[in-house]
This record gives sequence, C-alpha cells and structure tokens, in this order.
Amino acid sequence: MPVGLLTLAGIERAAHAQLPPEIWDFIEGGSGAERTLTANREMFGRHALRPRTLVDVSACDPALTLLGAPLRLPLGIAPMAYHRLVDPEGETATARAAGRAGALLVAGMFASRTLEEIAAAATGPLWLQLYWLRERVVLAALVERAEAAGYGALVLTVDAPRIGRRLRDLRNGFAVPSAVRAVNLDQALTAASHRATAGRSGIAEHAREQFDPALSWTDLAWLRERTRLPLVLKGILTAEDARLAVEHGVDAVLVSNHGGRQLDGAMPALAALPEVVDAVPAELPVLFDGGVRSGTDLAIALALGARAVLVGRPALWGLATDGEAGVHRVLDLLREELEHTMALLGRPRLADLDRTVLAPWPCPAG
Ligand SMILES: Cc1cc2nc3c(=O)[nH]c(=O)nc-3n(C[C@H](O)[C@H](O)[C@H](O)COP(=O)(O)O)c2cc1C
Ligand SMILES: O=C(O)C(=O)c1ccccc1
Repeated sequence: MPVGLLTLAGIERAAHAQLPPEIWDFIEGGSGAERTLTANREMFGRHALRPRTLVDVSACDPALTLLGAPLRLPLGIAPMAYHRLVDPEGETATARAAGRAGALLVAGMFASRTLEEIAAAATGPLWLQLYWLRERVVLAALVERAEAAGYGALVLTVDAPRIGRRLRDLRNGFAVPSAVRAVNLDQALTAASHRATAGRSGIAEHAREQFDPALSWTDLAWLRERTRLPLVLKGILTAEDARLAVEHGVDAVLVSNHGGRQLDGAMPALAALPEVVDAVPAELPVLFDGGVRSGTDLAIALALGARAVLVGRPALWGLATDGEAGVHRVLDLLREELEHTMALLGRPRLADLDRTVLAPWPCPAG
C-alpha cells in the first residue's frame, strides 16, 4: 500500500488534492465558526488510555450484533447525501465496500443511487436515514420501499429542522451539480438544491422548502405505525432528549451533532456521549458519530459507552480517492487499528472496553 495511505489523514490529503474546491468545502465544512466541528476532533485528545498487561490478547474479537445486524466490528458509515459528488458510481460502490469490511452502511435519504440499487449492491447490513418532510406521503412511500428492499432499520435525523449556516457553502453559492440527483425523491421536490445563487446554499434553500420544522415528539407515533423496522433517532446530545426517546419507544439513539454541520457551538459529540449513555437503559444501543478518525478514537467512544461508531467524511475521502477499494481501505484501516488498540490495551473483547480504559489526558489541551 502506498505509504501516504497508511492513515485516514493520508487518505484525506489525497482526497483534498483531487476534489473541486466547492465539493471539498461542502463535504469538509461545518456551520458558523466551525467551533463544534473543531471540538469534535479535539475532545478525543482529552482522553488517555490505561493499558493493562499480561492479558492473553492472542484473539481480539470486535464482532457484534446490532439491532439484528451481524457486524465484524462496531463500525458503520454515517448517512451522507450524494455519494456521486465524489465518484461516478456513488452509493453502490460504498455499499459493496461496507459489506466486504463487515461494517454497517446507513444510506441517506438524499442518496444519488436508488434505494433498490444500493440494496442490490449491499452484501451486509443496510439501514436508511430519513429527514421528516412536510409531505408525509413521500416519507411513507420511502418507508414502504425501504421495507420491500430489505433495509434493516430507519434512522430519523432530528437535528435538522433547518440546515446549519454553512458559510463555505454560502460563500461558494453551492448548488448540487445537475448530473448528481437525489434520485429517491421526485425531481420537483429537489429542484432548489440545484439552483446556484450567490450568497446562498442550494441545500439550505431546498431544506427550507421541504423539511418540516414543526416535527415534535408526538409525531413519532405516525412513523412507528407505518413500519415494523427498528427506529433510531440521530442527533441526540442531551440526557433529557435521550430519556424522551426511550419514552417514545425508539430502538436506539445516535449521539451526533451532524459532524459540526448544524448548531455551531453545540457540545462536541464525545462530550455528550456519557450523559446520553447514563440516561438510557443499559440494553438500549447508543450509537455515536463525529470526528472518529482512528482505531484509538473508536476505542475511546466505545469505552465511553457507544455500542457502535459511525464515520462520515472518511468514507467519502476513500470513495473519492479509489472508489469501492478506497472506502474498503478506510474501513479496514479502522478495523486493523481497533484490533491493534484492543491488543495493546489488554482488552481483547468489546465488553472489556469500559470507562476503566480511560484517564484524563494529563497535559492541558493545546
Ligand atoms: C457531505 C456530508 C453529507 C451529509 N449528509 C447527511 C444526511 O443527508 N443526513 C444526515 O442525517 N446526516 C448527514 N451528514 C452527517 C453525517 O451523517 C454524520 O453525522 C457526520 O458526518 C459525522 O461526523 P464525521 O464526518 O466527523 O465522521 C452528512 C455529512 C457530510 C460530511
Ligand atoms: O445533512 C447534511 O449535512 C447535508 O449536507 C444535506 C445534504 C442534502 C440534503 C440535506 C442535508
């Protein structure tokens, strides 16, 4: 393997070098001053690992079952819109890579390949992310298609009643190129995202038209009635909302600040994880995303109580640099690094990764 691709940071550099600047900004950017985006990464540096010695680590096994999905490791790809922005094939290539790596793929509602194409390409667990649209009939039709195509869970994103102020996109007047479409939605519904206007983001305009900002807890029953699939809420950051999620019968929560793309100044995702874990029953899976870039990061999130961890941007870096093989490289690197971390930590099983693994990093940050 080229030595430049031995870490996710190397793959990120390669992706940056080859993507058009406005596509790079859309993927990499956060909202506002990007305080939350930066803090998501910084939080991992506040934890030190407490390795135990003289433990038999000849077999490190990170396999698990998550909401019925068998995974080779507690890793998945977070839902992201428009994989074809970085690769002609898009989500079908991502799906094959995830299957080969034994990782989960959460396809986005704004996927640039059809739900059915993605399901046909997938060889492993596949879930579908949804935004709550004003037009509930569209939502209901997508749920029906997801069930028919064999998706294993629905992930409702609840941190986006509107799109965060992503200054890079506003400055670029970012619009989704017309060759890349959210093919699972009617063309008329997504027209605004393709309209380039100086000082505006096509995506933000589109969401303003289509996303339902009136969504509240009582509406979840409507979705529950329409599906037998497990329901995951994505974008929970507080103990209060975690408890409400449990009261409303969700099957899992995903601690996330949307990769720093929504509320700028929101808690770093890793800082929110312990309060959510402590607020829900031990058997309820708590998932995590935001800033995970190495096996060490993965181990830290698992030690704080995440049952599984998703990566967003790194999957697109892999896809941009080498299609299916690039995504597979990203996932496989993370698996290798996680197993390595478990071995050197003296914690060969996932159950061994608890808070005793962690100590505060001894020097002040920065
Ligand atoms: C380019 C891009 C598109 C995204 N699109 C969606 C989306 O359509 N729905 C959603 O719930 N989250 C979306 N996200 C957020 C991711 O699911 C995830 O929360 C975030 O990227 C995780 O942080 P990380 O990129 O630091 O790993 C998107 C993120 C990126 C970078
Ligand atoms: O969720 C996002 O971060 C995002 O970029 C997006 C893209 C298309 C439609 C809605 C949101």
